[in-house]
Amino acid sequence: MERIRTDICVIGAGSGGLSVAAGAVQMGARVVLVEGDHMGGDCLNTGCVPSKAMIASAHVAQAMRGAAAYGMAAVEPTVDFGAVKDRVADVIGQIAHHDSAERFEGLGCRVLRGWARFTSAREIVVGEVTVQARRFVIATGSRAVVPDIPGIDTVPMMTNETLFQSRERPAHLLVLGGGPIGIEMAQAHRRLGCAVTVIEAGRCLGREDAEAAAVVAGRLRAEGVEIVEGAGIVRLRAVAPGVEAVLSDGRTLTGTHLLVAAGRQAALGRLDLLAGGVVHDKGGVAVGAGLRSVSNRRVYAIGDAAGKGQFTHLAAYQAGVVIRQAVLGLPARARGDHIPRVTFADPELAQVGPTEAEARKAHGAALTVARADYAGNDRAITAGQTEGFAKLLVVRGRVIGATVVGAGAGEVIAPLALAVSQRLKVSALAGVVLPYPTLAELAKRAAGAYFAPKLFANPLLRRLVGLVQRLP
Ligand SMILES: Cc1cc2nc3c(=O)[nH]c(=O)nc-3n(C[C@H](O)[C@H](O)[C@H](O)COP(=O)(O)OP(=O)(O)OC[C@H]3O[C@@H](n4cnc5c(N)ncnc54)[C@H](O)[C@@H]3O)c2cc1C
Ligand SMILES: NC(=O)c1ccc[n+]([C@@H]2O[C@H](COP(=O)([O-])OP(=O)(O)OC[C@H]3O[C@@H](n4cnc5c(N)ncnc54)[C@H](O)[C@@H]3O)[C@@H](O)[C@H]2O)c1
Repeated sequence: MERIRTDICVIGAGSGGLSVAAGAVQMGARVVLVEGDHMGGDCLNTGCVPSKAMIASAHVAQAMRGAAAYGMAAVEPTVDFGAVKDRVADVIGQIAHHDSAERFEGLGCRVLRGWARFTSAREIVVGEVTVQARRFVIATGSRAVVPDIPGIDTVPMMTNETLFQSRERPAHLLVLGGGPIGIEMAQAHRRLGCAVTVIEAGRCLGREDAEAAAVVAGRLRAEGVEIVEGAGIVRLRAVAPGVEAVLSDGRTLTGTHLLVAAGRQAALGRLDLLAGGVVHDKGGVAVGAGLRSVSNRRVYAIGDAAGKGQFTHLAAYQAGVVIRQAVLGLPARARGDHIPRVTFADPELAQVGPTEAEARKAHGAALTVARADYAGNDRAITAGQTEGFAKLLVVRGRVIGATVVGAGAGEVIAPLALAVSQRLKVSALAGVVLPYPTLAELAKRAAGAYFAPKLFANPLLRRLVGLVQRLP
C-alpha cells in the first residue's frame, strides 16, 4: 500500500475539481487529483459538450429547412444520425486533452485513477493508495435521478450517460422531464428528424421566467415537439415498438425510446462520507458559506456535489472560493446571486439574478422592470430572428437581475451578468457604447427604456429645455 501526504486532495476531475487542481498546483501547493471514471467529468463527456455539439448539428438541419426565407431553396435534410454522434465524439476528443491526466501531471499534480473513499476524517483510499491531505475537496458531481416509476426497469431507457453514445435514431423519443436537459434534447432530436413528446409534471422550464419559458415552449411546439404539461408518468411498460407510458391524467402515450431527464442528485455514494465525518443530505454535502463541510473542517465541497446549483461555470467559480481559503489561507464566501444560467434551446433563454416573479416577491413596489424586444433590434431584424425580449430588473437604480430570451441570449446576458455581479447602476449600462448592429445592444436598449419615462415625459425637463432653447 503506497501512502501519500499532500496539501490538497481533489476528489473528482470534472469542471470543479480540475479548476481547483489547476489553480492550486500552479500556485505551489502539492495536489493529488483522483478520478474514478473519465477525466473531464459530466460536462465534457456526458453533459455540456456533447449536448451543445448535438444542438449544433440540429441547428444546421433547421437552417436548411428555413433557407427559403433567406433566398435559397429550402431542403429537408437527410440526417445521418450515426454521423451526428460521430461528430459529437470528435468534438469531445478535441477538448479532452485540456482535461487529460497527462496535462494535469504536466502541471505537477499526482493523478490517481480510481474511486476514492474516506477511511477517516483525514484520509482516503484509492485502490492500493492511501492519501493523507491537509484539505480535501469533494467535487464528485451528480447523476441523473431515475424516478421510481413502476415498469421503468423493463423499458429501453436512456439518461445523459447513454444518450450520446447511441448511434440509432429514435423514431419517437419520449422525454421524461421538461427541465433544461429535456428541453434542449427534445428540440435537438426533433430537428434531427425524430418525433418527440415531452412529459412534464409541472410546467416546462419551471424555474425560469414564465413569459420567457413560454416563448421557448411555443417554438418547440411550432417545430412539432409535443409537450404535455401538468401530468407525470405513473406507469411504464415495454411494448412493440418500445415504450408505453401511462400519465397521471389517464392518457397513454407510446414511443420507441425514453430519455429520463427528471433532475439530478449529488454523486456521493462511493465516498463513505460517514467514515470521513462529512455530513450530507439529499441535496449534497452540507457546507457553510465558504463551501466548507459543516462537520469536517478539512473538507470542502464544490460543484454539483455541493448542491448549490448544477452548472459548469458555478463549479469553476466555487473552485476559486475554495482556492482562496485552502491554498492562500484567506477568508472567502460563495455568492449565489450573480450566477447566470442559459438553456441552449433555440431561442436561448438566459437568466441572471432573480426572475421577475422572485424579485417582485422580494422587493414589491420598489421593483421596476425595463425591457427591449428583439423585434426592435436591427441585428435581429437583419438575421430574421425577431422573437424574444430582454427584461431588466431594477431596484433603487441598480440592476439586480435580467432575463433574455431570443437568439444569442447566452451572449446578450454577459454585460447584464457583469452589471448584477458588480451591482452596477442602470446608468452604467445605458451609457456604454456598443457596436452597431449587435444583439448585445438589447441590454443597453433595455437600460435606456428604464430612463425613457424619466427623460421624455418629464414636465420639469421640458421646461428646462424650453428655457435653454430661448438662450441666444
Ligand atoms: C446533458 C447535460 C447538459 C449540461 N449542459 C450544461 C451547460 O450547457 N452549461 C452548464 O453550465 N452546465 C451544464 N450541465 C451541468 C454540468 O455538466 C455540471 O454542472 C458540471 O459538470 C458539474 O461539475 P462537477 O465538477 O461538480 O462534476 P462533474 O463534472 O460531473 O465531475 C465529477 C467527477 O467526479 C468523479 N467521481 C465521482 N465520485 C468519485 C469518487 N468517489 N472518486 C473519484 N472520482 C469520483 C466522476 O467520475 C466525475 O468525473 C449539463 C449537464 C448535463 C447532464
Ligand atoms: N444549459 C445548461 O446550463 C444546462 C443544461 C442541462 C442541464 N443543466 C443542469 O442540470 C440540471 C438538471 O437538469 P434536468 O433537466 O435533468 O433537471 P431539472 O430538475 O432542471 O428538471 C427536471 C424536470 O423533470 C420534471 N419531472 C421530474 N419527475 C417527473 C415525472 N415523474 N414526470 C414528469 N416530469 C417529471 C420536473 O418537474 C422538472 O421540471 C439543471 O437544473 C441544470 O442545473 C444545465
